[in-house]
Amino acid sequence: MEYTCHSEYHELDLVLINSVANAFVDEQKLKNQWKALNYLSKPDFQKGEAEFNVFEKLLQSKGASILRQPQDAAVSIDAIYTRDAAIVTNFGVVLCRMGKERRIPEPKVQEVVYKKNNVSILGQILAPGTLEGGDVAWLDESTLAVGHSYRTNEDGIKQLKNLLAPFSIKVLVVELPHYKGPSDVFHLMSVFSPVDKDLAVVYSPLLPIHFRKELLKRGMELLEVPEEEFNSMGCNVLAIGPRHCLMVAGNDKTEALLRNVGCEVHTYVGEEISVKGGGGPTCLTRPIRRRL
Ligand SMILES: NC(=O)NCCC[C@H](N)C(=O)O
Repeated sequence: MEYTCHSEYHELDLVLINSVANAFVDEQKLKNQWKALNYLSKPDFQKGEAEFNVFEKLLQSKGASILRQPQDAAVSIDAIYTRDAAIVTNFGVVLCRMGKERRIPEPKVQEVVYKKNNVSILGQILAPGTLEGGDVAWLDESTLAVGHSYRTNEDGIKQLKNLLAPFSIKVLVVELPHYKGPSDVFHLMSVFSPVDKDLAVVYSPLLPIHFRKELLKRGMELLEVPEEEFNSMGCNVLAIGPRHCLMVAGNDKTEALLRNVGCEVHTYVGEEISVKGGGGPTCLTRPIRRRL
């Protein structure tokens, strides 16, 4: 069996998650933090746990192994969104430096998990650089798209390029728009979710023209998320295999678009763990390895 880290859609083999129990910890932590972290409203701990259990079972349905982030007092409830603290490559993990200040302790917690599980580390983004995993997506084995956003700055991108330079990886910078400004969460993967070699879910009103053209040039079919499903995370779709998708329930039009092109779609209720904190299934997971 061959594996790759350079894919967003091959069969998921190993993934890092952080449970509600470990990230939200209890009602009190949620009460103390949700407003300052810009959540839409306070997630309910118990409902969140139930949602996460369903989500985790779906993740495992293709046989993926799970690594778990331990509880750590230094991190906030945002640590449930494991994708953002690291980037994976075939040459090792790049630990991020978070653009959202309250998330800065997260990569250190993940580093311990990677070391304990023999996942090698390629490097780390250092200040003044910032880079978050939600801004980074593989387009093919040798092309990594990186959103330049309020979370990912020029220095962070430069450091990532330097780390990848010895391996002939092309880093394609995608200039993201201001949208709702620095306090909002807006990553590349807020508007782009690849679900197969030649298929992606996109929200074109916020997709930079040159990037949209690049996707089309590559022969990608683009499924357009309708405006009314953007805030409910319709554009954030996780592939656990080619055309095998996990998404937040309630995005019926996007779900129908996916089914129409032959995707198998599983949904989870994600009010507490996704919608309120602005993090869909790609944000709740840090895929580490996929099966070719
Ligand atoms: N990759 C993602 O889009 N992650 C979502 C992170 C949501 C979290 N509340 C944050 O503001 O960072």
